[in-house]
Amino acid sequence: MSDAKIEIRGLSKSYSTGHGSLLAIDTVDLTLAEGEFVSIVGPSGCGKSTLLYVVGGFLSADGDVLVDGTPIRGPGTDRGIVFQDYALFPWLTVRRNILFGLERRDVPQAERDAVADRLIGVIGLKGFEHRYPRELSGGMRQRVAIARTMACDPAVLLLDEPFGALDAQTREMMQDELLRIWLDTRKTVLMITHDVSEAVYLSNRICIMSARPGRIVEEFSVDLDRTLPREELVVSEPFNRLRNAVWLSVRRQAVAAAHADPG
Ligand SMILES: Nc1ncnc2c1ncn2[C@@H]1O[C@H](COP(=O)(O)OP(=O)(O)OP(=O)(O)O)[C@@H](O)[C@H]1O
Repeated sequence: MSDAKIEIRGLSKSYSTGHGSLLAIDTVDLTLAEGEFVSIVGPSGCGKSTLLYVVGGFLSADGDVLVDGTPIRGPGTDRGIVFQDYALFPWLTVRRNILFGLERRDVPQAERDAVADRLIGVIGLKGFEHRYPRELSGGMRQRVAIARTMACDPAVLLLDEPFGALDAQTREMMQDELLRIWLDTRKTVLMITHDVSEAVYLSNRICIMSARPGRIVEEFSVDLDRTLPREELVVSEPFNRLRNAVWLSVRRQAVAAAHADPG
């Protein structure tokens, strides 16, 4: 039996636009093993978000996406997604935002309270649980968005540039938090990022997407010593060697994108 958690087979997606059909991704094949953390890096507009939304079940496409060997048919509680722009419910408090998914399921109140208390602690927002999103900073909102996804305990996390809008310090704290959660739970993660260091720091594997139409053109395995503290790891020779190799690969695609026909 295969230990593939997610299998993406021959996935292509076209959008119809005012100028005809636009091929966003072209026959993408990608398999994520159970517990793997895979990042996708590529030039702007190459189809990364499109790929993630198809895997999330929010967009239909040609080809197959299988989770545990079964084709997906729309969004599901097995896949939790974190969007770039938080997408919190403005009329709900931090606590109610985090519990949103559980309230719609038949989860006993005591269990829900325990989940909320634990996650509010994990994201460092004790004392803020009854605040509304508008009363929080961007970093705090994104922590709530991640906690809301984690509350439902999905087997697969789909992350669309989850830290893209954060300041550098909060971003590092959130990366460390995500790494800790992943090391604890070994969820299968598919993350999109523009930040090469972030991809190297967090992933097992990095896939480079070509300029649109997006295809996976290169892959890098990441085999770094996760026991090292961040400050040692990020200045280590293996980290920097890999970061440079990934950066060069992305740059090649970005240059190709800059010269591509915009249609
Ligand atoms: N709903 C849509 N209708 C038409 N075209 C779309 C739609 N959504 C995306 N596109 C186009 O599809 C291509 C891929 O978009 P997508 O957002 O997936 O790229 P991306 O790699 O995530 O970009 P970025 O890194 O800038 O966020 C782009 O050319 C975009 O303009």
